[in-house]
Formats: sequence, structure tokens, C-alpha cells
Amino acid sequence: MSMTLHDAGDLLQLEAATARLGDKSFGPFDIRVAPGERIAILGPSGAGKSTLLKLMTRELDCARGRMVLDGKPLQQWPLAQLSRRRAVLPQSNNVAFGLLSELVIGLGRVARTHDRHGAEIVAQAAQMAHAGHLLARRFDTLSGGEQARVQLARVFAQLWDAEGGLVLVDEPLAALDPGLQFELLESMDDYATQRGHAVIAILHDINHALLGFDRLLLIKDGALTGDLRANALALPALEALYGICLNSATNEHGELIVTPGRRTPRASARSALHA
Ligand SMILES: Nc1ncnc2c1ncn2[C@@H]1O[C@H](COP(=O)(O)OP(=O)(O)OP(=O)(O)O)[C@@H](O)[C@H]1O
Repeated sequence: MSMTLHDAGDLLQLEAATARLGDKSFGPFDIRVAPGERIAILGPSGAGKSTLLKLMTRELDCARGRMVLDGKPLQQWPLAQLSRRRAVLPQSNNVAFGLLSELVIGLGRVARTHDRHGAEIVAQAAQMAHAGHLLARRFDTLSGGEQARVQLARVFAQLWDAEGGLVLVDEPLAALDPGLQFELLESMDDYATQRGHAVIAILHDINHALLGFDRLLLIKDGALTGDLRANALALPALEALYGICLNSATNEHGELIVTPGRRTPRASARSALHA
């Protein structure tokens, strides 16, 4: 009897995927990603979020288990083909000294041999990432937030003319001011929705996760501790994940907004002095 190793509907499937870094083990992760899904990965610092993302991007090998992208084991994808199907924004990018932003964004297109519309796509991707005015600037002279926008434009350019792809991003909004964070959250959403791309993003901001994503993967101590819809029912699990309180409200657009707070009042040094 032949066994199906993946669900035909899945874009990405992790089957007991386990990573090892030094003496630490991460996983086993059992995760299925459907085409077009928007997934946020949340968890405390050092929990293993980037490690999980690196497994999904093939930057790290599975010590055990396996990963399947669109029906084919991830390891078997030829690199050029893979880069036309999935794009990755790592947590930090080291770009060769002196490259123009336009060229950095164009790096997203290198797997295409006859890229007739490449220049046009680079310009459009830059616009979408609010980096259109940075194209002629040297990347290494840009601020952290400007560099983040150029890198996001590179990711946009990579899968600009693809459909049903996978976008994996590690803290894409961390270096941006609050206004730009909302703008780029919207850009990522528009970009992915127009093309049917799934998005998996590591985030530290719970509000961004609730606002722009359908599903939350909660990571703690190297393991998946929750796989939930991104709605009010997820709040107790989020409180437990970070050891905090979340006060919630609904804004005038009907969106759920949370305010993180401490679980217990702060025992301040001042009150201890007067005790
Ligand atoms: N190459 C490595 N060798 C050994 N340990 C590592 C290695 N890379 C990461 N780690 C450790 O593995 C743990 C998980 O790291 P990871 O980067 O996945 O965390 P994270 O959840 O993304 O954290 P943050 O939110 O701070 O970015 C951390 O304790 C980290 O120090």
C-alpha cells in the first residue's frame, strides 16, 4: 500500500521536525501551513522562534523528522527553483559594502535568467515597501529602519510575479516607527493576498500579530506550546506564554487591541525604603 507523506492541500508541512544547536534540541515540530495562510510566530526571547524559521527556510537541517514543501521534501528542492517559490527575510542582513539599495533589492531576482521586467519589479517592490526614495542610496549609509524597508522590498521583488509562494520573515517591523509598522503590515498583507502567498512572520508585538495574521504559533523553551486562531480566545495562552497580563479592548474599527502589563505590582525600591 502506498502512503501519502503529505496532505495535497498543504504548502508546507513539518513532520516531527527537530533541530539541534549545540546541546539544545528544538521541536519536534508538527506544523501544516495552507496556501495563503498568515501565521505569526510568538514567544519569549531565546525560545527558539528563529530556529524554527531557519528549519522552515532550510538554513538549518532537520536532525530528525522531515519537511515537505508543496509535496516535495524541502531538501530535494533545487536552490534556484526554491528561491522562486519562497522568500526569506532573516533577522540580520550583512550586505557587501557600498551596494546601492536598487542592487540589494535586485538580489531578490538573481534566480531568474531572463528577467525582462526585473528593473520595473524592483521599482514597484520598493514603492510597496516604502523604499522608493532609497533606490539610489548606498545601503550601508541607510538608517536601521530604511535598511529594513529595502530588505523587505528585496523579499517582495523575489516573489513579485509568483503565485502561491511562501514568505518567511524574522521580525520585519522591529526597526520601524509605529506609523511605518502599520503601513508595512498592510503592505505585507496586500502583497501576499494579491498573489496567494502564505506569510510566516516572527513578531514581538502581540497587537501586530492579532491585527495582521490569522494564526499564532506559540514557542516556548524550544517547543510549540500553542497553535491558535489570532483572536480574543488566544489571550490567556499569550498571557501564559510571556507571564504577563493583557487588558483588551476593541477599537472603532472593530479590531482587538491589547495592552500588556505586569502580573503583580512592582515592588519598588522607594516603597521598600519607607516600609
Ligand atoms: N548556533 C547556535 N549554537 C548554540 N545555541 C544557539 C545557536 N543559535 C542559537 N542558539 C540558542 O538557541 C536558543 C534559541 O535561539 P533563537 O534565535 O531561535 O531564539 P528566538 O526565540 O528567535 O529569540 P529572540 O526573540 O531573542 O530573537 C537561544 O538560547 C540561543 O542562544
